[in-house]
Amino acid sequence: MTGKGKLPDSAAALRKRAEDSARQDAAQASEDLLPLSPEENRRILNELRVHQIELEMQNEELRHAQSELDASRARYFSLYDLAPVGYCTLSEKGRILEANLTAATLLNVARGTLVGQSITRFIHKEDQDIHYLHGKQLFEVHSAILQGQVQAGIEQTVERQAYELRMVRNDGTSFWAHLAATVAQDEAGSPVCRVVMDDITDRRRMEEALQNAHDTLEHQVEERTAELAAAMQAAEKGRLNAEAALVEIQKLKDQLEAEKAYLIEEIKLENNHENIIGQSDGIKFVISQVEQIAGRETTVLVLGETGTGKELVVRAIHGLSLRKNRVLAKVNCAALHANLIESELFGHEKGAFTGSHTRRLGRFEVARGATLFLDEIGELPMNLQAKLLRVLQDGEFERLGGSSTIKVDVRIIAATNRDLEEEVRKGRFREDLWYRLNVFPITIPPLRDRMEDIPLLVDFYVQKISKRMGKTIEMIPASAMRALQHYHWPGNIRELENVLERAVINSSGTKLRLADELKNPPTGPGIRQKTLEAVERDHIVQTLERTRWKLAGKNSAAEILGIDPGALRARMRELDIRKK
Ligand SMILES: Nc1ncnc2c1ncn2[C@@H]1O[C@H](COP(=O)(O)OP(=O)(O)OP(=O)(O)O)[C@@H](O)[C@H]1O
Repeated sequence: MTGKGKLPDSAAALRKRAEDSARQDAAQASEDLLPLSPEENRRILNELRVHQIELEMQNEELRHAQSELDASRARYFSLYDLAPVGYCTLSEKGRILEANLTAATLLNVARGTLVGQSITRFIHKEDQDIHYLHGKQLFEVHSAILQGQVQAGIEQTVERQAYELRMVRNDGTSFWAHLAATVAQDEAGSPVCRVVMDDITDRRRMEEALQNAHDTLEHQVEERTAELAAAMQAAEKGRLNAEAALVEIQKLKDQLEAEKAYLIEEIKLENNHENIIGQSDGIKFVISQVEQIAGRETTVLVLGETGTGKELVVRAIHGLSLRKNRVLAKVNCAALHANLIESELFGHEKGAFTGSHTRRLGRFEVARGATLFLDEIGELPMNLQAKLLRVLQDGEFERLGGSSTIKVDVRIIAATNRDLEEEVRKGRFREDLWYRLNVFPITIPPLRDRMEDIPLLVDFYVQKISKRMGKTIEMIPASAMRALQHYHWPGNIRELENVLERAVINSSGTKLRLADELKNPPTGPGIRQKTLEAVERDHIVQTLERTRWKLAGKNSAAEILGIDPGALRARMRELDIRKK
């Protein structure tokens, strides 16, 4: 024994025993046997030593294996005991043969008292069937397989059943457990059931909470779906209502369109030159002039007393012109204060004068490419006459307060009840402008010079007015017609219209009854003849006094005289009529 280190005590004892035995054997041999040669002795001794060493080594390995086995068993038992799940072994009858510490802890019972008890004691009453059925099936299948395997020469098999049930602890409280059971055979060959037991209460709670949440959600979804369906139904109803409303709107729109077309037609009729009623030579000549000039681009000057139909003629010219689809812009030069006319005609820049907060286009710009009607042109202040002349000559002007020159293409039609030639002579109207405007004059004769037109005009207006008032006038007495034809009509057709309006109001039946006593100014030998201007002046003053100097509006002097309030003011200025 050299170089092998120190042997353990038991090995040393063995060797001693072997040496003693060898010595005895040698002593015996020396007595019994023939003496061996020294060489033979040495060989045998060596062999003995080798055997002895081999035995000692085998011995050592066995001891080592034994201690490893002990350690491994200890490890296994601690793993078995402290495993995170409970283990127990049951007999076929359900008796607990063995259990780890975790199982005992789960069931809240000392491990020692657990062994020998029936597992059913720890299973909730309502769930015992579950356990029984699984266990039964497990053993039956196991035995069936075992038989088959025995026949087939197979030695081992594993049948597994997994199920969940409520278990009851020693203290009566319960918990949800997941059981995984297998059947095996014990050392004696009897079938035993090995059960792995896990507390799944938390998982079950979560599942239950999840299920509840799911149920609540489903309930909510059902409720919302019902609400949505109701809302959709309401929306559908709303849509149908909206569609019905749309149809109604479309119907109204169509009706409005039709009414609009009708009104346009009416307006057209009202302003159509065909509505220039009259068969006198004077009016026929005016109509022929209108037709002759309308299609040209020439400037037109319409002359005539107040109320003779100058505006009617202007509209007829525009309506027959190439510009008929564009606007007919109008400026009444008498209706505005002299300061305002300039801005009205030419527009102004922002800040051009106090109060001009924004830029404003004048009528010349509005009428670009169209027609501009300058009514009462005789009232245009001198300084503006020059500016107007420039537009007529060059088509150019500047906005008030502006420096850039604006070019426009505008057709001018002017009208006045003044004798412009006379105004030029008196120095109140620029001669050059007069020439520019007087390219194509149309003079409308006063009504008193075309009395033959009166019956036609009376018929036309009585029908028109009575229709508007919802009355029916079928008869115009000859006396009334005579009176109308013998009146001198200073307010011309506008005055005639007013007289007829009052007559229609005054008529209760179908017969026209004049409301006014139509009085002509006295004429004849011995009576000093007044000038027309003096007659007009008297008439205006009388009317003003009758209306208490009410110039505009209902029952005003302008209304009675049948002229524009602006024209009345202008005429008052000319005739120097002032309230005393
Ligand atoms: N020939 C006519 N046929 C039918 N109605 C006419 C005729 N002439 C004029 N009228 C009517 O008389 C009224 C006055 O006409 P209009 O305004 O055209 O006259 P005016 O000469 O421009 O008047 P003013 O000089 O006061 O501005 C209008 O209602 C117009 O329709």
